[in-house]
Amino acid sequence: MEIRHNNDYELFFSTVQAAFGRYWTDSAGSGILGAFESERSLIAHAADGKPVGTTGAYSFDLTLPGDVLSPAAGVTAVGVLPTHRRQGVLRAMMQEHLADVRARGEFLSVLLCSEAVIYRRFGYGPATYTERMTVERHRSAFAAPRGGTAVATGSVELLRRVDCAELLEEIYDRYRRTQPGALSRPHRWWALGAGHPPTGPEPRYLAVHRDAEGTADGYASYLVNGDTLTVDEVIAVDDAAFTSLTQYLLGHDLVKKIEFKHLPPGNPLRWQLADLRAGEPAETDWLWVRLLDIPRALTTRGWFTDGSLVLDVTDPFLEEHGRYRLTVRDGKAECVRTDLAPDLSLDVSDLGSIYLGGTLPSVLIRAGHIQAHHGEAPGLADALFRSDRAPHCVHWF
Ligand SMILES: CC(=O)SCCNC(=O)CCNC(=O)[C@H](O)C(C)(C)COP(=O)(O)OP(=O)(O)OC[C@H]1O[C@@H](n2cnc3c(N)ncnc32)[C@H](O)[C@@H]1OP(=O)(O)O
Repeated sequence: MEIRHNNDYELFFSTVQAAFGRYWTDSAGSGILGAFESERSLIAHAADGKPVGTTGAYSFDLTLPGDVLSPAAGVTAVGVLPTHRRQGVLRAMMQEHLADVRARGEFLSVLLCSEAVIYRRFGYGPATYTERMTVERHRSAFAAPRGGTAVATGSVELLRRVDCAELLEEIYDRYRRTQPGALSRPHRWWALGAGHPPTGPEPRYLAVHRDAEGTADGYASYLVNGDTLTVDEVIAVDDAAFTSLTQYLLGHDLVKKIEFKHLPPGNPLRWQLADLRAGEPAETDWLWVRLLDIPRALTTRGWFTDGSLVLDVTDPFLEEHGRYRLTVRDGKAECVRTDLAPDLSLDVSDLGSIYLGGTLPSVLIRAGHIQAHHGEAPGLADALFRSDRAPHCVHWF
């Protein structure tokens, strides 16, 4: 088998289509496939030269805790022909992909999993989570606020997707710069209609929120189908915009249910409803993170608690091992190799899971994945790795 960098668009897509057993139409192809970066894509060829597997990657920026933006390779279009599975084709492509990310000077690879059992062996761990919540319209009344910041203010304007692409792009960009776990949406995604709505070309209504000064600071993308109003995403730069938009959506007439496909963990909506059980959130994993340079990764993100931990990290896929002393002072981290006794021993995939602050180290300790070497380590790790807000990613790729 041979893995080659690919610039044959047709070959790549006919192979990945066959791996998924689908024929994508041209209109779907013009979207996500148009945003494709051929220089980051790989095709695996069998000994007879025929293509049998594909892997692509998009160049995104990922927002890390502390409003830090870092390049991240977004792995996509992974497929191996059904005739060639379980023979190590994906393993070989992942080795090539990770080497390529390092060669570009990047230290993060991220992906969305088709199946949660595939990618941990390659060093990826689930790092952001998202909530789906369906609220029955007749139980959607808001409770009277008892104080706080999340009061609906400003105004909501109703637009069609086709009429406000630039405005959405601006709002999304402002939002993602301070939302840990968010990925950039390159301009060409919006221009080409790539991905899922609202970047994708499917018709949608957009409720755009403006603050009291008239500055656009949030939007919700939605469509009514039968008796259900389905919300693709609510993008809001603050709680006031979030509250205004969710109130708008929950007040829609002639629907029985409002289905939110992507709410951030820790969002206030459930608490804002008079009936706490009107919508019960279901959480799922979303973005998986793979670290390729641990000292760089740890010194690049922002930190919120002073402290020090010795981490003993194993990376079976890349056959690497390192012990690092992480010291945080005043929001900045130092991370150096050490021979000191470790506080925690962990796999690189578990470090990926806790990296953005969305997974508590103590939960992975209790699950038997991370080993704590003394009783204070779980609490110390939870305090150190937390983020200023829960990481969340809504981007599909
Ligand atoms: C980011 C994305 O694009 S997600 C989309 C992933 N693609 C799909 O789901 C499309 C359909 N599936 C496929 O094309 C293939 O089954 C792939 C790409 C998931 C796996 O490709 P393969 O070449 O069969 O994987 P490979 O032989 O390299 O397997 C490596 C290891 O992963 C395991 N593995 C691979 N796929 C699966 C799976 N679906 N379930 C459980 N284990 C799996 C293998 O058993 C092997 O384990 P080992 O290291 O213990 O021996």
